Amino acid sequence: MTISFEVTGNDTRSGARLGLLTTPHGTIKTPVFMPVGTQASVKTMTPEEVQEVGGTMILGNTYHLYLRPGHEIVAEAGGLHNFMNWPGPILTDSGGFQVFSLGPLRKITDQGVTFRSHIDGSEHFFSPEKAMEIQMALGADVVMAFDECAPYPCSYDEARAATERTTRWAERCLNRHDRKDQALFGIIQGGTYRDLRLKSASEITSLGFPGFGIGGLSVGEPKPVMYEVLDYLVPEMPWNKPRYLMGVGSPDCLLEGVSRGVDMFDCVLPTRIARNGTVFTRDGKLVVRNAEYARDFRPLDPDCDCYTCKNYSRAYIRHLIKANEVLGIRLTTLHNLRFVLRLMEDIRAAIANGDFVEYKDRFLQRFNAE
Ligand SMILES: Nc1ccc2nc(N)nc(O)c2c1
Ligand SMILES: [Zn+2]
Repeated sequence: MTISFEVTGNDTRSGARLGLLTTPHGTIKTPVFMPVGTQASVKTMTPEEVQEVGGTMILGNTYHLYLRPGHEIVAEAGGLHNFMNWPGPILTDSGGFQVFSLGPLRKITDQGVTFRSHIDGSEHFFSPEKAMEIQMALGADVVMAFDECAPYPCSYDEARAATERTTRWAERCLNRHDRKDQALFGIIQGGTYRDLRLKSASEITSLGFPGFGIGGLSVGEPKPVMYEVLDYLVPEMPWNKPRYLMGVGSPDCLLEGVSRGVDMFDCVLPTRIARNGTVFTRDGKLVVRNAEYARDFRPLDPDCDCYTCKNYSRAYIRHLIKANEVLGIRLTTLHNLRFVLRLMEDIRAAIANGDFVEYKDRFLQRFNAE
């Protein structure tokens, strides 16, 4: 079996909805935030710790794992689940985006993309077919089509070319992908141009994919621009299939995305900012490495239920980070992951209780207050 998705409830005053995504590695609740494990590891965390803080489904990257250790080695290990000891569902991104955002040198033709490795500068070529072969070898439960993500900002013609190529590549991915226990999601592009977005949605959703990524957002555009695209795009997507907003996001973007009907999210932000000593709290971000916390013996967030907040103070964590003690970034990472995963738990409860709109307003009021 590949995947099945069921909408189990929806808010009457917003586009928010509850769902169940069933995969060969278990059923998870949506809306879901997927911690990013780019190189087959959610940085500094063991799989048990990721599960402990509420992680259910995680993300891996085709581009990175192809370059290192190589998808053949992951396949010989029995696939990504065995290799990294993650028992739950995994989604791999196709490499389309990473090639554009990471590869220092690249050439795009309708055949595919020539790029240089950010590791050793060696030259490589990805076609839609190659991206499928790599993902079939890695063995994730959900794999993404190979797309071309238009940069932001970009001209209408650039966005149109990338969107039309993404549709042609989507068809080639469907023709090549033949691993029956994997679900292949299409990706909708179109930049911030309404007609291109609706054209891409209509083309991609007519190809029979079981779920859809919303690509080309969270690429530097202002948040209101992203929300406006979602306002008119999500209603054009099938009600009964998962909507995955790629690369999003921060707590406010998660709430705004859920309220517009998005079911799946992934973002490096919580784990990335943790590694430079910035943590989420109910009252916004806190840069715990700052001197003002040297004698602050309170937890990072007094409202938080995580292991870090139960056992350590801001002063101690600041000390660890300043002293380059690895435990420091482990504690901030664990807290940030718990913060966003608990936010998703609270969001799902609020949708079920019918007070999502009030919950969202209350959370954002406090989180965005100076
Ligand atoms: N913001 C993002 C993040 C990841 C993406 N992955 C793919 N394949 N395509 C996009 O447009 C993305 C955008
Ligand atoms: Zn905490």
